[in-house]
Amino acid sequence: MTENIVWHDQTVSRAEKEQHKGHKPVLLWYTGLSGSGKSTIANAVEAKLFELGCHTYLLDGDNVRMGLNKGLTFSEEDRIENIRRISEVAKLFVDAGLIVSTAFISPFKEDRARARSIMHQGEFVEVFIDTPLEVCESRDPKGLYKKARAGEIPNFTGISSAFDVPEQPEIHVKTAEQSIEQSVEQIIGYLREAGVIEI
Ligand SMILES: Nc1ncnc2c1ncn2[C@@H]1O[C@H](COP(=O)(O)OS(=O)(=O)O)[C@@H](OP(=O)(O)O)[C@H]1O
Ligand SMILES: Nc1ncnc2c1ncn2[C@@H]1O[C@H](COP(=O)(O)OP(=O)(O)O)[C@@H](O)[C@H]1O
Repeated sequence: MTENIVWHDQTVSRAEKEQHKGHKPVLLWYTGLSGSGKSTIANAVEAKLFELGCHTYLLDGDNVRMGLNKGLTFSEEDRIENIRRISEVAKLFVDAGLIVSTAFISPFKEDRARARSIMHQGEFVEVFIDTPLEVCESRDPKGLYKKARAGEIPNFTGISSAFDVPEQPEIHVKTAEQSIEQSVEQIIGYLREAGVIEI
């Protein structure tokens, strides 16, 4: 019931927070298959931003599922709830003035669109970590594809559960064709061109 709840405007404005931080707040929304490189690239980009003096926060897949979203499964319904909560938390961190990164498969386009819709214009940057399934499977950093192929993990993304390919991501990273360093440069380059960072 939300009928007796009233939104409060805050005393410290977004513009003041932005000025204080020295960069614009933004959400880098990484999406891609398991093993595509979301976590690796998001961590490397965050490290670079940190080195440049930016204020950052990273919400990463497995860690969030061990805490905030503990108990959620990989059913369609639970993945939707997983992404809904993550979007709302990310929005709070962006409101605090940070450069926020989220590294989740986020396989359904409707959920990514909803996350975009709750952010201010220009603050949602979809980063598609585009790695062919065969490459993810050959990397198999956690041995999960092997288990999924053996029928031990139901609803595994790319094998027995859908992944909606992003149609117009702001940043399209092809990890089978470029190194981690090149991907970091691509993303930092985007943030400079978009005026998020000026350093
Ligand atoms: N069934 C199934 N399908 C896909 N992935 C699975 C599954 N079961 C466990 N895992 C592990 O959980 C990580 C994905 O969690 P996410 O929260 O990012 O998924 S989702 O956005 O809710 O779809 C994913 O981590 P990443 O490899 O970092 O993507 C897997 O390690
Ligand atoms: N060009 C590349 N870009 C990103 N990751 C790569 C690349 N080449 C190899 N890898 C490896 O692929 C794996 C990706 O795993 P991870 O970052 O956990 O993916 P995800 O978070 O999408 O599940 C890591 O072991 C990483 O070192």
